[in-house]
Amino acid sequence: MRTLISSAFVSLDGVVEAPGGEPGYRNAGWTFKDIEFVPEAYEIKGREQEESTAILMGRLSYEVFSPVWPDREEFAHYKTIPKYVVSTTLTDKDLVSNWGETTILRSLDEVAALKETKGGSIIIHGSATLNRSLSDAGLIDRYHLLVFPLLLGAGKRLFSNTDKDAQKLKLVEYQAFSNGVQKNVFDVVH
Ligand SMILES: NC(=O)C1=CN([C@@H]2O[C@H](COP(=O)(O)OP(=O)(O)OC[C@H]3O[C@@H](n4cnc5c(N)ncnc54)[C@H](OP(=O)(O)O)[C@@H]3O)[C@@H](O)[C@H]2O)C=CC1
Ligand SMILES: Nc1nc(O)c(N)c(N[C@@H]2O[C@H](COP(=O)(O)O)[C@@H](O)[C@H]2O)n1
Repeated sequence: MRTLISSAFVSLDGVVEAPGGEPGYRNAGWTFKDIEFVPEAYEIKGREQEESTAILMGRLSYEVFSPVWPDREEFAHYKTIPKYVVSTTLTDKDLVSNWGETTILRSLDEVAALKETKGGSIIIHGSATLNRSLSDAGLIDRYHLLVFPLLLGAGKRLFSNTDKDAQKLKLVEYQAFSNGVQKNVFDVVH
């Protein structure tokens, strides 16, 4: 089965919304505002890109990434691998034409079926709403979390507040950086 990796910048209180400065959120840009830039903290971003063989996104994250990432040199590998967008509303004509092969999935069952196909790891960035439902459905296998030393309060969260059994995680890689950011890589114990 293919491994599904959830990668996110996250505040200590679990918020993932608007890390890069999207307008309309009071703390937008929290990954770089008042946090010193430490290049080593982002090493995992390059590694996860090289190791991924497909990207999965929620529809709203697709609408954030697709106008920008196809032309960004730093995301060149992502341009070459298949992309999957989960949406009940998107149609093929809404997809951008310069980002390579993109498939719309209509449900979590279709994500589960994708995981059963041949291939390597699949990465999902942000996509808060989709992440929460994937996690609750037991479909995420690994987390790459860069945890920022911030309490952001309001905002979309990576994890749901569903009343459910505990999910155990195994810490497989970690590092703390001089700016207070912590890298935590967890395998989900299925
Ligand atoms: N911290 C980080 O590292 C990153 C954070 N982000 C942040 O994430 C946020 C985007 O996430 P969010 O707004 O939650 O949106 P998502 O990207 O999760 O997209 C939500 C949409 O995806 C579709 N979808 C989600 N779950 C399902 C499902 N189970 N079945 C069918 N369709 C589904 C729906 O589309 P439809 O309505 O078409 O049915 C839904 O409206 C932004 O605020 C962005 O800043 C983004 C990237 C990185
Ligand atoms: N989870 C995650 N991993 C990366 O490698 C990223 N570059 C991002 N970026 C976040 O997604 C939004 C748009 O990205 P760029 O600004 O184009 O990098 C934005 O919110 C970024 O913080 N996310």
